Amino acid sequence: MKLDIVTIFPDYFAPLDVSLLGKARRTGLLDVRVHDLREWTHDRHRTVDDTPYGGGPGMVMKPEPWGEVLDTVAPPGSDPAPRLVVPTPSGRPFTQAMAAELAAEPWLVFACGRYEGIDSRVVDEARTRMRVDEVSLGDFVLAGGEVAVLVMVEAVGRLLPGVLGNADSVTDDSFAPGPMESLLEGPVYTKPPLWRDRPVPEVLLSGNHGAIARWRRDEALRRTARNRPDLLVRMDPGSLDEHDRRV
Ligand SMILES: NC(=S)c1ccno1
Repeated sequence: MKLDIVTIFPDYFAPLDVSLLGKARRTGLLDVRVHDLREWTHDRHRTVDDTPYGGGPGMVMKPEPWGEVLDTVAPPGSDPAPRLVVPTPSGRPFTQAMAAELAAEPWLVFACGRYEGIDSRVVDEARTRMRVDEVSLGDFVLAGGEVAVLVMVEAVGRLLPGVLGNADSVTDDSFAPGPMESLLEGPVYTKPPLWRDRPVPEVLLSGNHGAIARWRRDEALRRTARNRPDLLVRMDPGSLDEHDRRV
């Protein structure tokens, strides 16, 4: 997968050289290129923002540098065209399902807005030649899109075949497509079997895989009911068996 990231703070993406994503880059699973938007400015001050039309606080990112960097990074007529992802509080919710969808794309371009955002004509113009997703990580506001892009790149990158040591790790994730789609993962344990007088649940030491799977689903249902009852409301009733309903 090819990833292009456009930002005025390229150093934010140093973390993409470490851990799983760093290895994915080194092994060629992930081709990440970070572009400094200011390289597409033409004035002495390398200006990327200006005051908002209609008044109001803060500054808006100018369309010209964005138009030029997107023309360079994703030239008109590119086939396939990339998918442009723009993190913004006013976007569609970013979910595990969207991460899986993006992980199937050959080429993603991430646009990191700053200040009050990017002149809206940039997205409008980009839509004429590529799919554009304005995406929100949650109902909060960051100083810019860089941290959100780091989160999305990790969520997408870990789903790429070969990135995680054990491909099965993703199937049991909270929100993973399938039985976990509307469930939170339950508690996990490792050695020692007793720690500060706290034992590991007996069933996990039993070797009874059926009972272990049942216990894990029960705990997932309990945690979901406690922390995210809204997910249970959305669940397909047909996906709950008689035992589930009694948990
Ligand atoms: N909530 C998101 S994704 C965001 C981007 C910039 N500020 O907040």
